[in-house]
Amino acid sequence: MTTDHSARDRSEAGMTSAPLLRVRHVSKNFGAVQALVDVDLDVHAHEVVAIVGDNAAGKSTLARVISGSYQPDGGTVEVAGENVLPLSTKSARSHGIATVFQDLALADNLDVTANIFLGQELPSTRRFDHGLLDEQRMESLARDYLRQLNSRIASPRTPLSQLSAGQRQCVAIARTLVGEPQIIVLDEPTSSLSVTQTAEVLNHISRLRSMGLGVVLISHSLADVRSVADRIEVLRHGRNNGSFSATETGYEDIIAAITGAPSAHRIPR
Ligand SMILES: Nc1ncnc2c1ncn2[C@@H]1O[C@H](COP(=O)(O)OP(=O)(O)OP(=O)(O)O)[C@@H](O)[C@H]1O
Repeated sequence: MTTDHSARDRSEAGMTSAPLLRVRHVSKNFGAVQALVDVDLDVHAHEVVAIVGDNAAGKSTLARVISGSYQPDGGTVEVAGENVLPLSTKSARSHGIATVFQDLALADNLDVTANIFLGQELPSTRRFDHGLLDEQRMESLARDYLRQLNSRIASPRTPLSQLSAGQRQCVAIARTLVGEPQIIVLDEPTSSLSVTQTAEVLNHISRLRSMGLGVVLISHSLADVRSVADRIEVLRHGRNNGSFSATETGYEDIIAAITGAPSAHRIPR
């Protein structure tokens, strides 16, 4: 992972590249409910793409299709040009897609390192350590992940129970880094955080971008997405309803797309 141009820089310099994640014509029905209809999404390396929309617009369903929890009824999902469907949550990881869902799935009785490696522990490679874990290596990697994310967590051995909600979000994000992913999907990472905690988590998201990852950010907060995202994709009634530059678009245009009013600043597909 290298520090390179952010998508904001690339866009300003007129540079383009093939998307890391390419979703095309994805549909998903739940009985008579059309949760996603013909949805497209591109995410590049070094890019944060926010998915916004009203309640029931299809944001979480799209996140779940990308993360392998839902099978789409139609369409394609490609990572680095390779078709990855059908996806399971396990195969998504092996294709470099890692997701942080809203429940975080952390264990309060464990410390930060144990949470980061929960279910993906590193076994010891020492000769007579059969069945033991490589605690030193896991702690050292956990420390690295926290540093890369610019975390303010004092130690990788801090018990989870001592962390704020924002720091817990950081642990959940750090956990996605274990498999060296290419794409991170974050479902409402700031939804229940204070202003200070939100700023910390937005900083972690910026760090993911500077590490070269592609980030899909599902959010209800236009302030958050405008401060951290490169592009904003609006879903409305399960369909694409506008693609906006986060730096050049005002609230009114994005709200118009969310609510269905016409707008002058959409990026043509
Ligand atoms: N497992 C499911 N079974 C049946 N219907 C579902 C299921 N998941 C989502 N839906 C429906 O699909 C539509 C899109 O839901 P989704 O949760 O993706 O929207 P959302 O944009 O994430 O909304 P919110 O912001 O309220 O979380 C809704 O009508 C929802 O009721």
